[in-house]
Amino acid sequence: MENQKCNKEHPQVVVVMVPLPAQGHLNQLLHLSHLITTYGIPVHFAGSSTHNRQAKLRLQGWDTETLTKIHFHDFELPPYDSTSPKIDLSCPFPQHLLPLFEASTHLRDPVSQLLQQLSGKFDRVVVIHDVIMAYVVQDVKLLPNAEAYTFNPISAFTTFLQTWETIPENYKLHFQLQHSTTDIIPKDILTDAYRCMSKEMLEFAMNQFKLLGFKSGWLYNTSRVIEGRYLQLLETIHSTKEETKHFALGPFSPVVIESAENRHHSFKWLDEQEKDSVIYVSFGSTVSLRGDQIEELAKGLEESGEKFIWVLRGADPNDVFAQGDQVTRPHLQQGYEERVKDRGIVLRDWAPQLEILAHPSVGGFMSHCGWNSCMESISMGVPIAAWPMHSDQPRNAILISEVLRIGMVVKDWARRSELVTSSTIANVVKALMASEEGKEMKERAAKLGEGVRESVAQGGVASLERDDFIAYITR
Ligand SMILES: O=c1ccn([C@@H]2O[C@H](COP(=O)(O)OP(=O)(O)O[C@H]3O[C@H](CO)[C@@H](O)[C@H](O)[C@H]3O)[C@@H](O)[C@H]2O)c(=O)[nH]1
Repeated sequence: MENQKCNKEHPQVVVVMVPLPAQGHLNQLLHLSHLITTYGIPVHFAGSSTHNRQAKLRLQGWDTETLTKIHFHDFELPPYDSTSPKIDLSCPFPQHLLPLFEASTHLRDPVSQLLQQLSGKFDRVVVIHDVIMAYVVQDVKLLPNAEAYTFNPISAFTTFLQTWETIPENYKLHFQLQHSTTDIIPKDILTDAYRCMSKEMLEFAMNQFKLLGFKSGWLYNTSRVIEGRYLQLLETIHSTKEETKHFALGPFSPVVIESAENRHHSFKWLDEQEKDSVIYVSFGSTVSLRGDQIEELAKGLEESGEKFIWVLRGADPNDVFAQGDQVTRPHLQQGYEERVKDRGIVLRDWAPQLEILAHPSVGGFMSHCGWNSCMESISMGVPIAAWPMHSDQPRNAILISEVLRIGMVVKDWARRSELVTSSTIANVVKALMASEEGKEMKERAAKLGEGVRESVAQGGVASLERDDFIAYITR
């Protein structure tokens, strides 16, 4: 149903989404598109044809009214190097995606043309672009009735730490005294968290950051219920530089709508398990584990004696549909799945993660701490066994384990080049699922999840902030 806040007297506004073509980023803007259409505002989703195709697959089950309001623009990318994901234990950064990201900069011309067309038809064109797609949307600056909002796909906590690193020491001290931040900045902020990117990838990202400065505002897929303090700090830091609005609109997809006829086969098994008895294990879409690490994980899950549901897939290639679905699906030792079948199941295709996390039998999540996974787990009140792999994940793991205290660490970032043994894995799983400490984490996670779900219900803080954002862009 259309949100009543968008009234007829408002100027005619259109939103143009410019996502980064990678699962963890694109999916978020797809959900944000859905959210914005509920206010009656049309959304144009501008992306590569291949990745839009991937996005459309995720729309199955969405209501038809939403679908008619999202207009997909499928632009062709020039050919780019489709290397396979590499497996690297100490630095599993998805380096293979760089050629795709570079190719995406060619979207600038078609996106500019689209903006120009829409600028002639609507009173205002509102562009929402991924933080590392800044180059593509530069021509917004040429249009009198267009404005751009930068979408930050990671946590406010990690973004704040990134910003904090760039601040001169003397100002840091001043800031800490003024804003009493000494107790909320972790002692070890993992300054090397992003170091495992290649020079080229780092350069690509930095070049995009240099092109920001649209000044309209920042959008976050987070909630003030989870990271209000860090959002506030970001607002304070930015306000000393420029007038920029910050909107925390997330979580974009915390409510699960299960369609009975399309239920995934794993739910039959989950339905038979006791409440909170299953740990869900998945490492997102960008990481391939090495064979020996997969073996240790398999043994560890078995040794833990706990129930589990494990998504065992390699990283997404940089072009999922170029030559068929080429995600690797590693094999396990013969007989393993049969041996554990009463206690665990292994999935090799795309799993309905949010729905799995929402299932009452799921009481824990072993995760790489990609921001989507963190948000989904928090929204569903599920505590996390944090096994960060790259980029923002090590810092998200600190947020989960030290700040929110709703999880424990499987693998410390400082020991990232070491293989994690089966006994370490078994111990963490047992601790999360069956210890007093794990129980306390579960209680905190459940309470936080409840708060987050309340925040998106009518009148909740997130819901009001969404209304504010819509009111602002339709001002
Ligand atoms: O079988 C699967 C696997 C994944 N997912 C979904 O895919 C998304 C995965 O996102 P995320 O947990 O953030 O992991 P990545 O795919 O690794 O995300 C990349 O993008 C994120 C947002 O920028 C960053 O936080 C991560 O570090 C980066 O690796 C989530 O919504 C999952 O629910 C499924 O639904 N089924």
